Amino acid sequence: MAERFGGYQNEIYLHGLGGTKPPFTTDPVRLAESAREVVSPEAYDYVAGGAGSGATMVANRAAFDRWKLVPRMLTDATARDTSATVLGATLPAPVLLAPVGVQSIVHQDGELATARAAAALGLPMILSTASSRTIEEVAGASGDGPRWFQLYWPNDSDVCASMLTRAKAAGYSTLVVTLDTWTLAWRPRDLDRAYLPFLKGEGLATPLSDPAFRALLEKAPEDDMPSAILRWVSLFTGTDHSWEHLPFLREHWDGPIVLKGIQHVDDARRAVDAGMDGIVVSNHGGRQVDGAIASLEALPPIANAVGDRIEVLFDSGVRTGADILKALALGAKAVLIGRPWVYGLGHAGEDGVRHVLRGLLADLDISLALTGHRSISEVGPESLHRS
Ligand SMILES: Cc1cc2nc3c(=O)[nH]c(=O)nc-3n(C[C@H](O)[C@H](O)[C@H](O)COP(=O)(O)O)c2cc1C
Ligand SMILES: CC(C)CC(=O)C(=O)O
Repeated sequence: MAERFGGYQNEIYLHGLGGTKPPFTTDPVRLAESAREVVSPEAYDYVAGGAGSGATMVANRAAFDRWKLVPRMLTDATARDTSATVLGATLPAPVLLAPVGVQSIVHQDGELATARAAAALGLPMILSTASSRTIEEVAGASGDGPRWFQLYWPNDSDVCASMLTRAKAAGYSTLVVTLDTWTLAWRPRDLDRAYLPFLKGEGLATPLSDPAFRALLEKAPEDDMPSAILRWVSLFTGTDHSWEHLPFLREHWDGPIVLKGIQHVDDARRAVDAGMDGIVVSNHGGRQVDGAIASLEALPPIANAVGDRIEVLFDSGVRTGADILKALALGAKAVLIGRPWVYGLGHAGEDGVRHVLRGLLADLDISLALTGHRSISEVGPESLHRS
């Protein structure tokens, strides 16, 4: 059950009476700009940037603006339930932390800070393969918190199986397989700076500590880091997987499997046919295909086509409580949040991630109430108007 009227809002308003002063902006629009002042220019551009002209990033936001919420009155929404069941687990809200690699570029504590903040709120953190701390270190930081593992599916079955075994042993419950980044997009902001975080060794903690990966190297990474980095980059970019290869993952993972990066209805159907447990309708926050369909535009036809046969998650462009309600109304079971909490991490580490996420959860709770809903399950197509 949610705190009455957005607990974090109360804490902030009651600052003068012993509450909380927000450590930085609560405004989702100003958040990105404020982060520019606290992280390095190349890290900022890497996080904030998108593919090509940035058209898909813009389209992601414009799609949210085309849908409006239609509030209902006198519904007695004083007591609300923001909880949601996702792949069999009950979450305090239909919100997960999207997989984000190389977090040490914005804060030295990187994924450890994020894991602690997510665990404190009971929200699942999806750990990226390209994390700057190992699978095991992050599991330690997240304690009893829910944790999922995101796979960049390497072109080597031993390395892949080894990483899945490690993730399972470290208590990650759900596997998210990202399909849309089998090679890196044309990203002008990073190209202009000739900046690729891996080449500084960032984001390689998990592969560099992996016995199967190390067995492929002539010299240990400690003795020849450039060769190890190049070997990893060659394994996880330019991969040639197809739908026929999914059974390999099923053989090596006994929990739920979710495919991330689905944008076409037929791919969603194929995921159902392949026996997958979930999909994330996502265009990677506009970071991969410039000119790709806005993620929110892709959602309704996919949700209609697959119905209840697979769990539909959503990301790309979610910034506010209202955005979450819109995605749920259009068929998503839950949303993944990317850049906003990364900016929070850059500002203030664990506290910064918590600040951003608590703000989002309070905004969701208040938006749910003011639109006349008492629970997440009441949000549906009738809550929306397309303008
Ligand atoms: C800096 C950064 C790094 C990312 N790294 C990964 C990653 O390692 N694996 C992955 O599947 N997605 C990655 N993503 C994509 C996110 O998981 C998510 O799809 C996207 O950020 C959602 O859009 P939003 O930022 O507009 O919320 C990354 C996104 C950003 C901004
Ligand atoms: C390729 C990555 C390691 C990170 C990523 O997915 C991204 O930068 O969008």
